[in-house]
Amino acid sequence: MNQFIDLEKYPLDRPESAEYAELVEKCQADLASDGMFNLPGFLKPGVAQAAADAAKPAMDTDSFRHARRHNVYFRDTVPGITDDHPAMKKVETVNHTLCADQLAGNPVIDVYEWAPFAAFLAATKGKEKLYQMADKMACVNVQATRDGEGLNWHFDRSEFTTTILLQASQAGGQLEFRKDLRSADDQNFDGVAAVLAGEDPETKQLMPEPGALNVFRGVNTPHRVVPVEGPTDRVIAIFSYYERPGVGFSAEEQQGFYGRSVA
Ligand SMILES: O=C(O)CCC(=O)C(=O)O
Ligand SMILES: [Fe+2]
Repeated sequence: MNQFIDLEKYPLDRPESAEYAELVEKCQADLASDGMFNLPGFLKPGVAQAAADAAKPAMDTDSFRHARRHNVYFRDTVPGITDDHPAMKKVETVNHTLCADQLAGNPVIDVYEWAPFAAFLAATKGKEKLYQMADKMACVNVQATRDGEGLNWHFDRSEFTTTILLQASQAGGQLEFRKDLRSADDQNFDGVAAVLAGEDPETKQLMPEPGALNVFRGVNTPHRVVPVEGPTDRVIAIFSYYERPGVGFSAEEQQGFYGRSVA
């Protein structure tokens, strides 16, 4: 794994070491204070671009172009709010997805399947263990976002999103977010409306670097990818693990997310 992950800087292969304990502690502290942690240079120099290049032919010909209008909740009705409330405003998302079964031989698959990576993520997220998905499509996705496209405002349905940027766009492509806008007992619909209107001064942006590992707690933090500008695609790998083994999407879910199914 040393050829892909910088194990000198991030000793995932030495879970008993003091350096590992320090790293996990730092990630946990960043998650608590910022709602995310970011490890620049997680992949060795050149690996992220090599992974983006390896994915490019299939991306150009076989990726699923997902274009849809949705609100931050991905739901048509939400209890406690009328359908015409400004928090229910629909926005447009466009991107292009390759699934794990289209990424054979890509380093992102090696990283996903390397058990110490899942163990490290579990430790940082305060989980006992995280399991790979039993889903040949969903476990790892590589998403390309092109000139004028973006993943629009949403709350994540899972607690954490784990990504590594493989290729940055020339402009745009920042992760924009408003930390802890809602909580379990306060939906803060007016706050959601303010973020959508671009009127929340606490909204921040992170420009991820290629090769950086990013773990983001997006369940109460609305976020989007700022529309990409220019001829270079933004390309990102997204890794999915679950707290129980054997999780997979149904054929209908695969069809909805990817336009085809192997379940
Ligand atoms: O592409 C990104 O940086 C964020 C991805 C994201 O928000 C998601 O997959 O839910
Ligand atoms: Fe998200």
